[in-house]
Amino acid sequence: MSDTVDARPGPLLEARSVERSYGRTPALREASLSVRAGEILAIMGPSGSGKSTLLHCLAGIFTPDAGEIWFDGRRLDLLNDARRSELRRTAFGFVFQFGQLVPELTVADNVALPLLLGRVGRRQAYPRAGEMLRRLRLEELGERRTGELSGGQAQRVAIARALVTRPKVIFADEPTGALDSLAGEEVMELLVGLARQEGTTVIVVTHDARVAACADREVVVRDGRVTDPYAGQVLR
Ligand SMILES: Nc1ncnc2c1ncn2[C@@H]1O[C@H](COP(=O)(O)OP(=O)(O)OP(=O)(O)O)[C@@H](O)[C@H]1O
Repeated sequence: MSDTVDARPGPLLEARSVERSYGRTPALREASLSVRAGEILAIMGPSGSGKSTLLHCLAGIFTPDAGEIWFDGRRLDLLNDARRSELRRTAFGFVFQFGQLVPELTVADNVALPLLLGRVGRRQAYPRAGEMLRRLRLEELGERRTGELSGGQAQRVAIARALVTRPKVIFADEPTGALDSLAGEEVMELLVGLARQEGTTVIVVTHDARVAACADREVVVRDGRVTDPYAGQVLR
């Protein structure tokens, strides 16, 4: 295979030799990873191996102690807090294990919220939220408060909220971890199906081999190190 020309697009997001510790506990050691535009990548590995820390570094939530994070040709780790927050709001979407919706607000409000925070007017934000809810088969639930939803419904709302701004990358940390297997499968099918339609890159941390099977590729984190054959190998 070494003499074949690699015609796939270059990396959209990369970690290069990233180190990160919590006090004296090292969580990442020279972790390198390369994700292409439109790729759906599963990050697997034992509990405590550094998966969530890696995801947080890639998303610009944590800054690495050493190493580099590159996003779309720019050093993400060198941006100041305000620029990183703006990038997270405009280019990234997040889905966590427990939806992290605002329970007092309705489903429609929760999905419109990222648009409203991005200064999209209500008259545009709510129809866009409604369209996303329709695509996630949630249109009947728009007026419900999110505190009244089942776990699977709440995760579908979290996906709608993550996708409504049309981000380049979705970061998902154990998105099915709190669901039974049927609800988990439905959530992953919807997330992956919509991401493929939109060309969205997805990075999903999971313990679940069935979730990883929905991805294009998986990498394993062990003891803060990543096995990624593509890391650092793609020429710009
Ligand atoms: N806030 C923190 N303070 C101190 N140590 C932490 C903190 N968060 C994580 N760690 C440690 O860093 C290491 C990596 O943790 P991380 O949460 O990234 O692993 P993980 O692979 O996502 O684990 P899990 O699958 O159990 O969620 C572990 O040794 C963990 O104990």
